[in-house]
Amino acid sequence: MPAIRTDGLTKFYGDVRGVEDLTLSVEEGEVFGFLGPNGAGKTTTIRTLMGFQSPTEGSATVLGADVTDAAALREARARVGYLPSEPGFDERVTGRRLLAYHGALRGDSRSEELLELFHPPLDRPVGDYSRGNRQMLAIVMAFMHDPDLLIMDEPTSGLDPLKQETFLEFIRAESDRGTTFFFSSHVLSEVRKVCDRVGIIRQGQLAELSSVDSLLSRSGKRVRATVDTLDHDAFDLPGVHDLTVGGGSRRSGDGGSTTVSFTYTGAYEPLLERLLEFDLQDLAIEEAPLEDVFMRFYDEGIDERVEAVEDGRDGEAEDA
Ligand SMILES: Nc1ncnc2c1ncn2[C@@H]1O[C@H](COP(=O)(O)OP(=O)(O)OP(=O)(O)O)[C@@H](O)[C@H]1O
Repeated sequence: MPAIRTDGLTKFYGDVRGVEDLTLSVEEGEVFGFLGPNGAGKTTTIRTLMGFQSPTEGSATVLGADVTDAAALREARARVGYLPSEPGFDERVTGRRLLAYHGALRGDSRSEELLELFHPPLDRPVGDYSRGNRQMLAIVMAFMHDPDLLIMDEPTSGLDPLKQETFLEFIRAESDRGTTFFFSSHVLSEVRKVCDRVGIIRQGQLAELSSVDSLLSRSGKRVRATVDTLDHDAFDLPGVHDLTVGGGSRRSGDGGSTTVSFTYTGAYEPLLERLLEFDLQDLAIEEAPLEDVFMRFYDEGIDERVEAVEDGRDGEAEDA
């Protein structure tokens, strides 16, 4: 049984599309990253999975419980940890009291251990907390009952880089224990570090569902070569993208050497054959950054909206 399953999940707010026809499943033990531009529908999906709002159409289950079945979902949620995008607390209460209250309601087998990793100032009212301290408190609350599944909305937002790293290491360790994660993110480096699979959502609809490894292999290689001379079209090969020559212009260098950089998604042989036609002074071929792949998805969304406006279909363009 998948930890999360959605089937045609759709949520409209009146006429505004939150998410539409989302079908995916997250297997037990998987770390699943849910990505997409602002307004794409990530929070809508997460809030629907948590049962805070009902789907307009379609269905979803969390640990086997139908999200519209309040009793079943309540039971399942005992094994779910939830980290909202903006944790809301009673601002006058101290962190320590909030943890005690939360622990009494949901169980507390891990807060001591968690507070060694994430240490908000427990004896101050939460209203005085910094953004990062609020987030750390919310992390402790999400994990303290040792849930089997974590549903998290941009979990590292507000954390400083060291704490972000601590959190990612913690996710990896939890994942090794078999915990399942479903979380939204804009931080591609963290997705790359911890996720097994990603879903990319754009304008409410699933644009991509694949393993991080497969996304990376499709993202191709970054190639950077320094050669003696260069014809204008020397690297107009199939599979060459984002070509820059000699620091951005397509003109060759003036008698010295020229550096050419591009992303390459084609077969190796034609590229190597072409490179060997030159007096190669330097060559670096490395994995393209995951950012490049995501930017393509994000940019396509922008293109579609621009086309919609140009076609006079701007009424259909979503608030993204
Ligand atoms: N309560 C609401 N009432 C009306 N429209 C809403 C509501 N919540 C979200 N929306 C709309 O639904 C769409 C999806 O929003 P959502 O918050 O799910 O996006 P998101 O992917 O989480 O964005 P972000 O990355 O900015 O957090 C947007 O067009 C948004 O304006």
